Amino acid sequence: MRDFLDMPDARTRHEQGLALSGISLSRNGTSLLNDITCALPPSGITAVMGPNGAGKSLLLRVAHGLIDADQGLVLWQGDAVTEEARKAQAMVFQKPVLLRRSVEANVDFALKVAGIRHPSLRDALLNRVGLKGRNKQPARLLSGGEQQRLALARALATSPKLLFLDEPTASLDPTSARVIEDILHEEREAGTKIVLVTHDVPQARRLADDVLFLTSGQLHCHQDAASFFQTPDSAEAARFLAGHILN
Ligand SMILES: Nc1ncnc2c1ncn2[C@@H]1O[C@H](COP(=O)(O)OP(=O)(O)OP(=O)(O)O)[C@@H](O)[C@H]1O
Repeated sequence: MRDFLDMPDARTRHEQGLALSGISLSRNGTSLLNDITCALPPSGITAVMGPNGAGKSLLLRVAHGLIDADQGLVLWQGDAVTEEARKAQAMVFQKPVLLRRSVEANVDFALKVAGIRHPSLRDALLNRVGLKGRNKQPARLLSGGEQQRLALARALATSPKLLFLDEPTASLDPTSARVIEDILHEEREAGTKIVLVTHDVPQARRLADDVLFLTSGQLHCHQDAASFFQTPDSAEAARFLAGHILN
């Protein structure tokens, strides 16, 4: 799995997406990520799949710079990810991280951090995630699905070039999940690179352009989505797609 090292030199940095090289992470003597190397396409949606405990969330956190790997490199457009580069990234967590303030204050805060003061932009974002007219409501009183949509609005407030999402629809009803999927489609079309952890095979089929498949901290395959769902390169992935429990 050395596709990162096979990148043609002729590629410009801008054409390079997110690359992980030899990422390893251990805790208390247990290997949680084991020598993961891959080059994600610069555009489109990469789905990260695998059973519980495979290391999907950890990999996302390492890729976004929230956790330092023990070994390995994370590169974005050919360079190590600096604080400046990270400002062009955003992450939506499985459990929404929100301020204990109003709905609009949550988006305003994200816009302010991005140096944008634009109430009409905030309202457009709330409208886009289906929270129009909920501006003054305390964010903590939103339902789980509404909170997740607000978290997405906050992430989009910075117009990220690279958007990480960790199971953003895991506990949502089909309508809320659909709102989020539609936005991810739109963002993809607008050129945002998206890396999405999902357990949901039908969702990955609907959204993914390519798939990373992990078990036990090991990357088993990285394939374009069409071939992954038809003929996965790894026996573990085939078993996962067939609904078998993986140890
Ligand atoms: N800080 C930590 N210290 C020790 N072990 C950890 C730590 N964080 C995660 N782990 C372990 O690493 C493994 C991978 O965790 P991770 O959350 O990345 O899995 P996942 O693939 O996202 O799983 P799920 O699908 O259940 O969300 C798990 O066994 C978890 O218990």
